[in-house]
Amino acid sequence: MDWIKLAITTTNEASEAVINLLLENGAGGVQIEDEQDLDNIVLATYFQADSPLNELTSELEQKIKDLSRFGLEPGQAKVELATLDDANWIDVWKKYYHPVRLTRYLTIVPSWEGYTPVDQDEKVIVLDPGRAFGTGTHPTTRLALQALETVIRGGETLIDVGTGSGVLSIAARYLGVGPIFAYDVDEVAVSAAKENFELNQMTKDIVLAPNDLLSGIDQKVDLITANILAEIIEPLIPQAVTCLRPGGIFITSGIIKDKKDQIVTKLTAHGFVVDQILNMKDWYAVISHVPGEDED
Ligand SMILES: C[S@@+](CC[C@H](N)C(=O)[O-])C[C@H]1O[C@@H](n2cnc3c(N)ncnc32)[C@H](O)[C@@H]1O
Repeated sequence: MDWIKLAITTTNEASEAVINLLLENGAGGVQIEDEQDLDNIVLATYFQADSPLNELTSELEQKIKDLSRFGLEPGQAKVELATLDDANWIDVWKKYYHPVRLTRYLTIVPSWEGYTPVDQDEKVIVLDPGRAFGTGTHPTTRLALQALETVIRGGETLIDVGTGSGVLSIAARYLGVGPIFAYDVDEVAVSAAKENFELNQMTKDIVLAPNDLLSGIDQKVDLITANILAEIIEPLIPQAVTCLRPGGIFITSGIIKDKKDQIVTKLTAHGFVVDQILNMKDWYAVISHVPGEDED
């Protein structure tokens, strides 16, 4: 099958929202192709050659420009078509996506590549993101993985909101987390996560289901992760309080610089204690917790 490449120029700030838009509109995976500066990021993605590309290109340009209504600066919002002779998606994807050692313990390996761990403590996450977000290399995912590595002691229960490719749940399990509940509003993400749980032989004690944030969820856990845009984290905060045990930890990532203070204020207003703020480029993650029963 032939694929057509689209090159999208936007800003670092809007990049995560643009990636989500592309995936929602049928893109077969997205990667950052060029990062000249924070205002000029080029994302590359691929659509099947029989997609209605002229309509799609102008529709995408409009949707990217409309991100300004959500407080995100879209920059040039330019969508360009590039012909990709006889290339197919897997070959293109392979060119960009290789094993990457993300943290002290976590390495991500595309499912089509072989890899031998160099360290005996290294945990190898085998991943085929398919059309879901979460190759592990986006700063928001990296920050969430770093936060997981910081807080996990072993045996915790976890809810992963917006699981995408399932990368955070898989990492958490490798780091010793017990029962996991992974949710995503997007069915494409749910099926990608299912495949990735199987690839990592992690089907036991993992509940995976489509769900909008934590609506209708009444279990109480030790740990919640959510790597979603700040606009979506805001309504999640009051829900997260009710799903965490006393002392439970909430890891939120996907927060662009301008929204960090807003999220910290909302977390505090809902009774969370902010423990740590992590930063990479323009992105922030916040580790907070619900006070324990014997905490002052
Ligand atoms: C930035 S991706 C994160 C994927 C993965 N957890 C990671 O860290 O790489 C955000 C994910 O949240 C999902 N999402 C967006 N809105 C949601 C909602 N209201 N409820 C549940 N999931 C949602 C998207 O479908 C997407 O898979």
